[in-house]
Order: sequence, then structure tokens, then C-alpha cells
Amino acid sequence: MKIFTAQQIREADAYTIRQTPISSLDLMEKAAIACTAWICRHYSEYTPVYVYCGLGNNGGDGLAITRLLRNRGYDAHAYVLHHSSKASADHTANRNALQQQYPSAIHDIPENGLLPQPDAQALIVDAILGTGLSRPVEGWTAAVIGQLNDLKAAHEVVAIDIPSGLQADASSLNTTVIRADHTLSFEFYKLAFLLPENATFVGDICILPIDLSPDYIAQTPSRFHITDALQIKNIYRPRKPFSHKGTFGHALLIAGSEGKMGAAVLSAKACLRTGVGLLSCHIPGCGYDIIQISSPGAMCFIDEQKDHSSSFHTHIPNAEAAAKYKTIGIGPGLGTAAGTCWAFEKLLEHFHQPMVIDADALNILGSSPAMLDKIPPGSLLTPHPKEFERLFGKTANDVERLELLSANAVKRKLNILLKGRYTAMAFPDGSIWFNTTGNPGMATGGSGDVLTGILTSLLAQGYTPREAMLMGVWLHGLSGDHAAAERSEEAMIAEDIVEFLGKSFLELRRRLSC
Ligand SMILES: NC(=O)C1=CN([C@@H]2O[C@H](COP(=O)(O)OP(=O)(O)OC[C@H]3O[C@@H](n4cnc5c(N)ncnc54)[C@H](O)[C@@H]3O)[C@@H](O)[C@H]2O)[C@@H](O)CC1
Ligand SMILES: [K+]
Repeated sequence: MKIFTAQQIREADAYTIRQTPISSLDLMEKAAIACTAWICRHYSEYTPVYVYCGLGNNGGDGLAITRLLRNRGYDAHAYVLHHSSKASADHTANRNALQQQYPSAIHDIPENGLLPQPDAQALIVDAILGTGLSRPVEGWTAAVIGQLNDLKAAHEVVAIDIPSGLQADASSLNTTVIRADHTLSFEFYKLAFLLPENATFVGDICILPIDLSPDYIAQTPSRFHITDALQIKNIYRPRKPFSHKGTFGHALLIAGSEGKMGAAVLSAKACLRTGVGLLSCHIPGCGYDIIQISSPGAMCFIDEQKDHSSSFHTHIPNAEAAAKYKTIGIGPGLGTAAGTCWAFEKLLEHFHQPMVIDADALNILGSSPAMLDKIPPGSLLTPHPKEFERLFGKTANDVERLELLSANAVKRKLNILLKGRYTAMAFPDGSIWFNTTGNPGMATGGSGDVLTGILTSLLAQGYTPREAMLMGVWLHGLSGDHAAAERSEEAMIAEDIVEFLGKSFLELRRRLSC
């Protein structure tokens, strides 16, 4: 699913109005009907509704919602904020419609005027500013937003299209923005919704279709995308009846150190459960029994060191030997001992196929930046925000961080993800994809190690690095969602993500047969 800029959304609206038999006002009505239906599903008709409307089309939505809620029996009132001298045409049309049907439902608040104190239990609807925001809010508008935010402890807030004050495509850090519990947005996610710095503004997101032109959507290129089930279904390749274990690749997993063998176990199990043909693990001496007993499907090499690994490069002494492995996954629980760093550098001398680099392997790269240049093109890097910072440096806000992520993916021809609620995946072609599966239950030790195993497995099976990243992150999140549904977000642990991988694959197969 494409993520469009505010400008592109305006063009999509205009294109739809031009090319299909729908007027601008009818499109607004459609948007308002969808929002009203959502509100009616979530709040009883006894809930007083205070709709705060700006003078643009977002305010027009608010006026239409007030009318439609009244039609459904709600005690809804529109408070029109005169933040500028001119109202949009569709705002005025909807004001007239409300005025005609329910004149007592309109209340004008002149600039610098005071807001009414909402009744107890009232729902606040924010229709002050939408994607027409042209600058950070200030002055009276900012004061109004501040006042509404102060009411949040006692009232739920539903934002229409986008929380007022939030810039759709730029950072809104240190500006005044409505803090919504729910955001009802039309047709598309906005980039701002996916940035961690905006989590307190956006709340839950509900995307409401309003039938914008599919032609415009298909023809218009976008740099930002959301991964969806349909796309993963198209990537997924079911197994053919005459396959054998050689068909699904041989992966080498380099992981674990004393006290962190669990990371190696989780990665190995995830790699096996994702369907790799053969898995060899290189682990320090202390981990032999642990891996052999926990993951009997894996073969095992032990290092000459007991507590860390420093000789894994010996598996790839030359370019011919590299052909034995389709890919290598390196990093979970590996540690950053001097011998490990040295062996990693040696390994990169002869292994030139895309590999998966995570955790301590990323920390090693962070402390020896020259090594980054030796990472095979097409490799998958999986940092969390702290690892990302160590690798590529600090940024002033989340938008700049996305740009830095993308710049490195393009310059180094790498596939780099940045873990988060909406994991961002940057590809060498400059595109950035966001994953929406997953839940806070996955914020637990070991879930990243599971992801490394999944990605390594998919690469070994012949998925392209891009396919492996998109599908692996989606599967990881979906398996976490299954685990949370069955065991709760609190009680689920990283092993549960591995256990529910099977259910996620079954879901993919089911979708394939639909
Ligand atoms: N046909 C359409 O175009 C549709 C538009 N829709 C709604 O229309 C919205 C966009 O409407 P508009 O483009 O009219 O824009 P807005 O409703 O976001 O507001 C624009 C108005 O706010 C003023 N403004 C901008 N930045 C400001 C600031 N920082 N402080 C104070 N005032 C500021 C502008 O001067 C202008 O008067 C969408 O977010 C959506 O809610 C929906 O009804 C769907 C259909
Ligand atoms: K809004």
C-alpha cells in the first residue's frame, strides 16, 4: 500500500473529483459518513460529542459529522474556530447544511475566544486542521490545541484525518499537536503516523476507504509504502512436491557466547522453523550441548574458544568454500571480543553473498566503520534504534533518521531495517517500506534473535534479499500477533514467536488458495 504525501493526497482528491462522477462535497460527505459510522460503532448515542472545527475542509468534515451524528440521535455540537478570515467552499456548504437542519448545533468561537468546558463523558472530535496544515501551529490555535490536550485525562479524543498540528510528511517535534486516542484517516496512512516520535499524538489508527481513484493510486509513484498481506502472498513460494533439503539452501549461523547461548538457540530454532534446508551453527565450546539438545535439526561446529567464537572464518578459507553456504546469519549473542571482531573481518574477505547481520555483529561494525564497506552488497542489516545510532550516527528527529537510513541503504547497496512498532525497511532503490504486523508483547529479550533466524532462513531458500526482508519481518510480526492472541502480550516470550511461525505459514497458504 502506498503512502502519499499531503500534496499527493490533494492531487488524489482532485483527480477523483475530475475523473469520476463525484463532487468535492460528495467526497467530503463520504468521508463524514465513514467517520460517523466509526464513531457510532465505538460510542453510545448517550455520549455528548464536541466537534472542534477549523475553517478548511477538515472543519468541513467536522460540520458534516456533527449533522450526521445528530441524524443518528447524538447530542453533537460543532465549535467553529475562527483561526483565519476565510472558510473553504465545502466548509461553508456544510455549515449551511448544519445551520439549516440543526441551527442550535453551531457555535462560533472568535479568535482569542474561550472554549466551552465539555460535559463529563463527552467525546472530543478534532476537525481543526487536516492535511492543509502549512506551518506549525502557533498563537491562539496552539493555545486551543493545548487546552484540548489538557482535557485528555477526562475525555477521549478522535482526530479526523490527522491530529491537528501534525505535519503529514515532516517532523513535528517540539510543535503543538492534538494528542488523539484514535485517528480516523482517509484512504492512506500518512508518513507521520509511522514515526515513533508521533506515537503520543496519533493513538490507534483506522484507515477509512473513501474510494479515491484507483487509477491515480496505481499511476502515482511513491517512495514510502506499507507492507500488506497481498504483497507477502505474492512473494511466498509454496513448496513443490519433488523438493528435497538441498532445494532450500544451507545456512551458516554464527551466534552465541558464554551466558548468551539462548540467542543462538532462538535464532537456530527460528531458522529451522522458517524452512531452511540445512543449518550449521558455529558456536563457542560452552554451547555445544545446548545447541545439540535444543535444536537437533541443526549441525554444529564448535570454536576453539570456550566462551566466545574466534575461528568461524575458517569455514570460508577461500571463494570456492563460500559456495557451500547460500548465506550466513551472524550476530545474536555473539559478543564483541577482539578475536570475534578479527574473525568477522576475515570472514568478509571471502564471503561475498548477501548475509544477515544483527546484534553484536552490528556493534562490531559500529566500532570499526571501515568494515561496513566490506559487507556484501544485498546484505540485510537489522539494527534497533540504539544499534542504528552506533552504526550511522545521531539525528535530530525521526524524519532525518529515515533519510539517514535510506541514504546508507542506497549508498552501500544494503537492505537495512530499523526496528520499531512500524519497522522501517530501506532498500537500495531508495524506497522505504513499513511493516504493520506485531505488538508490544514482542518487546522482549530474544525476539530480535528470532528475526535473524527467519531472515537467514528465507535468504538460504532463495528469496531475494528484498523479498526476504519484507516477508521475514511480516511473518515475525504476524507470529508475534498469534502468540499474543493465544498467550497474551505480557506472558508471551520469544520462543512463542518461533512456535507460531507455523500458524503464520498456514495463513499464507490459506490466503494463496483464496
Ligand atoms: N475533497 C477533498 O479534498 C477532501 C478533503 N478532506 C478533508 O480536507 C482536509 C484538507 O483540507 P484543507 O486543504 O482545506 O486543509 P485544512 O482543513 O487542513 O485547513 C486549511 C486551513 O487552515 C489554515 N492553516 C494552515 N496551517 C495553519 C496553521 N498552522 N495555523 C492556523 N491555520 C492554518 C489554512 O490557511 C486554511 O485556511 C483533509 O485533511 C480532510 O480532512 C476530506 O473531506 C476528504 C475529501
Ligand atoms: K484534524
